[in-house]
Amino acid sequence: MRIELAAIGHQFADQWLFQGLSLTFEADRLYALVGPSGSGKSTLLSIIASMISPTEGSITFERVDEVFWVFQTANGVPARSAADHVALPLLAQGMDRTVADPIAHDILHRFGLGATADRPFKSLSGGEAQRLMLARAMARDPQCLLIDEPTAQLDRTSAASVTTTLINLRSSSRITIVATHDQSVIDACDSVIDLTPQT
Ligand SMILES: Nc1ncnc2c1ncn2[C@@H]1O[C@H](COP(=O)(O)OP(=O)(O)OP(=O)(O)O)[C@@H](O)[C@H]1O
Repeated sequence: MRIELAAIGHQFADQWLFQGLSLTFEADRLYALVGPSGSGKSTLLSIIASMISPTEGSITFERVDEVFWVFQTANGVPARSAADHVALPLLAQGMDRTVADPIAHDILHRFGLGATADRPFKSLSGGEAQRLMLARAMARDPQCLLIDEPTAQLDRTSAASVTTTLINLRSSSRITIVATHDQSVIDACDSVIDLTPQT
């Protein structure tokens, strides 16, 4: 399982964000994508997610069928329970509710969210809500997980809990890429990709 970027470059209008980016992403590794605001972290995630095509260069997916994106803001359905949020991707795949619910509860426990299972999304703290988004991603068990600034909206304690959760996402069958400004998240990653423009 591997994603290869070959001489990727991207520009908006006549402004190049980055050029000549050649990178290999492999399973079982956490990658931090860093660089100042506006350096193109989200744009590069969008290219890897095939949401936009790079202006130049190519991207190759080797045994990667599903790329899943966890956004910076935790979006949920206010009145639906935490367990429902994790079960939904399973139900959408056609799984029976009696099978999906125990799996959802198991995932919540693994993410330290067991006590929140029956609580409505609107009652969760910012850190719990962000961890729930990561737990929901796990229900899909994607081969590539893109996470955009998961701790940006959080206080230090909540951010630390999300960072711990991120470490648990490492899997031999997954590539995980996190765009972040948070040094504790960067420290938890195996590799750092720096998009800081060269002068
Ligand atoms: N669709 C678009 N059209 C024009 N310019 C864009 C578009 N999307 C992004 N940009 C610009 O490209 C630059 C890089 O944006 P991007 O969101 O990738 O940066 P980032 O490193 O993720 O920033 P941040 O850390 O603030 O989230 C910014 O200057 C942004 O305004």
